[in-house]
Amino acid sequence: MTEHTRDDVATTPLVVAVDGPSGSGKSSVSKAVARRLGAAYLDTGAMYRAVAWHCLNEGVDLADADAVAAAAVAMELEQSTDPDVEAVRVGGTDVTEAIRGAEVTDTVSTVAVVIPVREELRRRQRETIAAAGRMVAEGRDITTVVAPDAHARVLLTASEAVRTARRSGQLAAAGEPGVDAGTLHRQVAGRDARDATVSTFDRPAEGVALVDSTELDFEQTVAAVLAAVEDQAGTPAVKGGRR
Ligand SMILES: Nc1ncnc2c1ncn2[C@@H]1O[C@H](COP(=O)(O)OP(=O)(O)OP(=O)(O)O)[C@@H](O)[C@H]1O
Ligand SMILES: Nc1ccn([C@H]2C[C@H](O)[C@@H](COP(=O)(O)O)O2)c(=O)n1
Repeated sequence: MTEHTRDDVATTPLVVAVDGPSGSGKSSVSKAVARRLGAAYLDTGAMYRAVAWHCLNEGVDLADADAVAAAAVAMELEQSTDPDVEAVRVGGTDVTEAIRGAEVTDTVSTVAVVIPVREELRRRQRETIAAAGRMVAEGRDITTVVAPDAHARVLLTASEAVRTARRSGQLAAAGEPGVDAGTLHRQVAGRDARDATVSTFDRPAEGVALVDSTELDFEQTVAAVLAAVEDQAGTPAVKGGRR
């Protein structure tokens, strides 16, 4: 792959859209790709998680779709788009860690399937992408709905068994072991099944490159996504990238 210095390309607009199921590596791989491309990074899953946290914090009835939608519209959200800084604030409260907790993870799909919530977050996502100029945005509907005209679009997948094993390793590394493999598998598959009722991320839409990381390690996966970006957008990887 051709390598250029960051200054060669830092001002060239570039939108990279990445979708995939839970545990496919979207966030970790997209952050690494953003660094290499000198681009900003948008974690759209964190936005849905922020809505779920906000509803739980405000005591919104999650069964009341109108109330959930109103909470999403009213939510004051600040989110880092630096791939090296994970920071999410709702109404001034730092929720960076709280949105990764079990309570939010268990309820996020309930808010993510409310169509007006999706419309509100998609509006914000498009604004953020347009303002950034160079950005890697990842989620479930970025390649298909949020940014179907992105310069490069990638669907990142891995087998369900590998995704479950990676999630298990991630929990253990975070000091949160204890969920048995069967339960974890049911959680991952269950969330994907609910999320799939409103987005298509089990197969690539036309023009979307498929990267299956089942047999790839992390660096190989990053390289495969960068190759797909170069192939579609003609954009070279940035030597050294942003740190
Ligand atoms: N190709 C790979 N090889 C090995 N491990 C990987 C690979 N890709 C990602 N991982 C690891 O798998 C775990 C899950 O990745 P990540 O959190 O990026 O997935 P995700 O798709 O964003 O998940 P979710 O949508 O549930 O938030 C992380 O620990 C990450 O480092
Ligand atoms: N564009 C998106 C992004 C995320 N979601 C849903 C799917 C998940 O249940 C939840 C959290 O996402 P994660 O942090 O696990 O990537 O948000 C969605 O529907 N559309």
